[in-house]
Amino acid sequence: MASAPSARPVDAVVELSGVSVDVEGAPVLRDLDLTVRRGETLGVRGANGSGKSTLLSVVATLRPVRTGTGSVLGKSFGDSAIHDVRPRIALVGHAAALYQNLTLRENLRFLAHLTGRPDRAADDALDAVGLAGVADRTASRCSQGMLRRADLARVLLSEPELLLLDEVHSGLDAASVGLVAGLIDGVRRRGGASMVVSHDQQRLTAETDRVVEIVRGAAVPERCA
Ligand SMILES: Nc1ncnc2c1ncn2[C@@H]1O[C@H](COP(=O)(O)OP(=O)(O)OP(=O)(O)O)[C@@H](O)[C@H]1O
Repeated sequence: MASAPSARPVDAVVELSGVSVDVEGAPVLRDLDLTVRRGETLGVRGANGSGKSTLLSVVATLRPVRTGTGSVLGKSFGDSAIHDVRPRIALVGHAAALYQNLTLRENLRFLAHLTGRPDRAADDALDAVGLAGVADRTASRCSQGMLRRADLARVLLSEPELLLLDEVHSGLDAASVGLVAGLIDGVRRRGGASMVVSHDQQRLTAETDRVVEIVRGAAVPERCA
């Protein structure tokens, strides 16, 4: 007897079904369905306040859902071990996730130690994003662009299976934009997936396979590959 087809795509990195999320008691995401598969780069756009960052924080397992079901990297939201997937996810948000009173090198080496990598890997990541010359500068004394690059070095170092980029293009020079494209490509080649939130339609068109727009809390398909 032929086995019944699986209801869940086996290659789904992110799968959300009927997900509703409140922020501070107010509904933001409503009955949202979304699937992101291995090797895929999904663009996410939408008006200010529509819920794009909220969506990324849900996918990063940082915010609970009120109703609906979902899984990230094979772990369901209802599973008590859902947080185990966090080391496999990199979220690059509006502000760099760095300790302000440590140097860039100390920041990256700290992350390297946490993830069982040698100091050399941290130094190499800083080198790859063009920060070798300022590696010993305290984060609080770095420009916004340098901090953003250091955040990208953090992604290079951690080699995530799921990369979540929240408006990372703003304020980046051309070389840094190239770095972002390289990171997305690296994740794709490793069989992972990326979600890219941006207001820059050109960048979304250039760097993603398809785009959804967040409208009234739901994900509306906009462009397919
Ligand atoms: N800490 C908070 N307290 C209360 N409301 C919040 C908080 N963070 C976000 N919100 C609200 O949640 C909604 C969604 O915000 P979110 O940051 O996800 O939107 P966004 O689409 O990423 O916006 P933008 O394009 O402006 O970055 C907004 O109405 C916002 O006011």
